[in-house]
Amino acid sequence: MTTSEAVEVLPAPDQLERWLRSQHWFRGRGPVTCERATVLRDGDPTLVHVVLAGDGRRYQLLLGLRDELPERLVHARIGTAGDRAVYEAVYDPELTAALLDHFEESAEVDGLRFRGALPPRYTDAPVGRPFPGPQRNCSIVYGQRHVLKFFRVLEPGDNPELVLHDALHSVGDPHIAAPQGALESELDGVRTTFAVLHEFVPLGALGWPMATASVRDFLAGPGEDPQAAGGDFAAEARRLGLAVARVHADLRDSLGEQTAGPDDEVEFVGALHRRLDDALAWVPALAPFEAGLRARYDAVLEAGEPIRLQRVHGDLHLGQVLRSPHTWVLVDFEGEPHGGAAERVRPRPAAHDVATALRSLHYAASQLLVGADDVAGLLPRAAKWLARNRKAFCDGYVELSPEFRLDGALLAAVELDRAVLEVCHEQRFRPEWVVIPLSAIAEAVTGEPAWPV
Ligand SMILES: Nc1ncnc2c1ncn2[C@@H]1O[C@H](COP(=O)(O)OP(=O)(O)O)[C@@H](O)[C@H]1O
Ligand SMILES: O=P(O)(O)O[C@H]1O[C@H](CO)[C@@H](O[C@H]2O[C@H](CO)[C@@H](O)[C@H](O)[C@H]2O)[C@H](O)[C@H]1O
Repeated sequence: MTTSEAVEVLPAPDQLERWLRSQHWFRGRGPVTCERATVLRDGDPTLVHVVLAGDGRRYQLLLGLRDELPERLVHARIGTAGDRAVYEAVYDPELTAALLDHFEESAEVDGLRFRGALPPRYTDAPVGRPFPGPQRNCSIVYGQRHVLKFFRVLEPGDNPELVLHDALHSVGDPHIAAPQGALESELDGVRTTFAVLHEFVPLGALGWPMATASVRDFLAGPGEDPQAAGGDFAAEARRLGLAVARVHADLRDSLGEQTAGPDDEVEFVGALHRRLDDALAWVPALAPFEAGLRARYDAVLEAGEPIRLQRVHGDLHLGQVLRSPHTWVLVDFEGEPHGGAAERVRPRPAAHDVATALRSLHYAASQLLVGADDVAGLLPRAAKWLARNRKAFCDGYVELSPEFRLDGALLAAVELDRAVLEVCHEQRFRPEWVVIPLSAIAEAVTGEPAWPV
């Protein structure tokens, strides 16, 4: 598309930049340029796929254009191109329908390939609406049938979300949403995943609200035994452990595993230390725990246990697991979010996902303590909830993977590494929650319950 053609479909530069800077996923600071704009549906409304470049990153947008913007789309307005209104296309069911049509037809438009494996369409076409909850990318939900997720930030190559879903699907893993297609194109001459299409998991409940409702129920009641509380979560935690172990085994079967050599082990532990260096520079509250953390990292090398490496989920927490009526389903396999594209595809110990899931149970147990009046009274019971659910998750995991070392130096170190990353994440986005991962680090290092009372 020539510059003059792009001008006809893009909002004025100042309008576009103002809108971009109001988006939580946009991290660019310098000027933004349009790398390509592809008309996916002509007429009124028009659908345009846009790749923008700025500050060394690529962003993907879906724009709608209309001669007149109806009231119901005013909230999605970005600006104007000529005398047409430009808005976010995901809010317009006429345009989201056009995307699904492209998948059904396995269309290719100017190098954008809609690779679809959709079941035959029912008589009623599902309406595509933006996913309402918090998210990093941009997902469109089609009725109770499909989820189409556009990655906001594009990086050249196959996205792990696609690679891991395809691998797990190929061995019949029951704990994923079945892959139904992908939008691909070339970026820097490399085949790149722009979007993934998955089966919608109907009637799914997210793990985070389930677990935190259980904690709330236990803490609100008079009892001292989480097992006796009505909202006990332990059976679910055990099933989740089983599901994660199955996903790990299926990833080993489909994509292989390897034993880390001595150099890899040194590098692995070195990376833990480097992340701590960065975190210490950013969060001084970590300083009292530095020596203890480093000792636990070095214990991995001293233990001399072989480290097996494989592809893992990478960011497994209770907000990434959906309880369907049948089983737990893991979503969002984009990989370790802290770091670049290379970090996301790096084989890791299975302990990585076990550690992040255990950290998430600690978060669930602790979040009601933040700002609570009666921390001293709540703390021992939150600890009981955590101990029970941690054990249940681990029991489930080792039931399927009995060789996994729950008491090894590796799991302890990886859990602490995740907590260090969490401290940085919270410091930046939710400072009042820093206390959650910090208390876990303090307790691991000092051996004492460490919530500030
Ligand atoms: N296949 C699916 N079926 C039903 N809901 C889903 C599915 N995939 C994702 N979700 C829901 O969408 C939310 C966001 O999905 P996710 O892949 O984590 O997107 P993001 O990367 O934008 O955060 C999830 O927390 C989950 O509630
Ligand atoms: O946005 P993502 O889902 O990729 O994950 C990032 O944000 C998460 C939420 O802030 C963050 O998770 C942390 O908080 C969760 C509770 O909100 C808790 O369950 C997780 O254990 C904890 O790590 C995640 O670390 C970050 O990568």
